[in-house]
Amino acid sequence: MNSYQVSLPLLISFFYVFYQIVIATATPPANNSSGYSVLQKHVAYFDRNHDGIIYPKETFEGFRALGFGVAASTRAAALIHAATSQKTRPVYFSLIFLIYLLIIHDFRFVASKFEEIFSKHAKQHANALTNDELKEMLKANREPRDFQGWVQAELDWKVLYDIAKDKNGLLHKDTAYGVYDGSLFERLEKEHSKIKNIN
Ligand code: HEM
Ligand SMILES: [Ca+2]
Repeated sequence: MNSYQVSLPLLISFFYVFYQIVIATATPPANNSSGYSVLQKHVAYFDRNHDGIIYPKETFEGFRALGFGVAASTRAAALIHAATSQKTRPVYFSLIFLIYLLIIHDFRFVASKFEEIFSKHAKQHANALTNDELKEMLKANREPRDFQGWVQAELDWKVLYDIAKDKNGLLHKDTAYGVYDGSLFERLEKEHSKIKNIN
């Protein structure tokens, strides 16, 4: 055995541990009072151990805490990590399937676009969407040829509608806003029973 074979994995391990420490101790940029941007808060709910990295297991646990069943939580964790991980990995050699809160900072929540969703598409009720109006909104906002974007947005908004609609089937603007800053998740976790047994 030559020494090169022994030392390369060792070197990689050291490098990786060093890198994890850098990521874990990096301070999130101060965008608002608590230091996280709006979309970071959306994702931070799922960072159960507050180390700045979302592991698939944590997403699974977050969904379970919201009341989703084991099958739905597994599916959601697999899908979300497969779709989001690549966009949030800070450097090429980061582990796949992890989501890094630090990078989510670069994802913009555009308040005017959010307002527009309701001002344009909430026709029957002020500041609240029916299921049909939601579908219209998603159709109207499709970017040509961005198929992954379509699927992603439809999934996100459908799940949001399912967990956040009121008893008349309306998705209210202020409730929907809560998904972006994570406050909706915290409220639902407390209520817990609302979406129990979705599988
Ligand atoms: C019940 C759970 C969840 C719901 C209802 C939800 C809902 C949403 C909605 C409605 C959007 C805006 C989509 C759009 O208008 O294009 C969004 C964006 C986003 N979500 Fe979630 N989400 C959930 C869980 C998660 C989890 C677990 C993660 C990651 C760990 C995540 C990461 C993101 C990211 C990074 C964006 C921004 C995407 C972009 O701008 O490309 N979400 N989510
Ligand atoms: Ca974590």
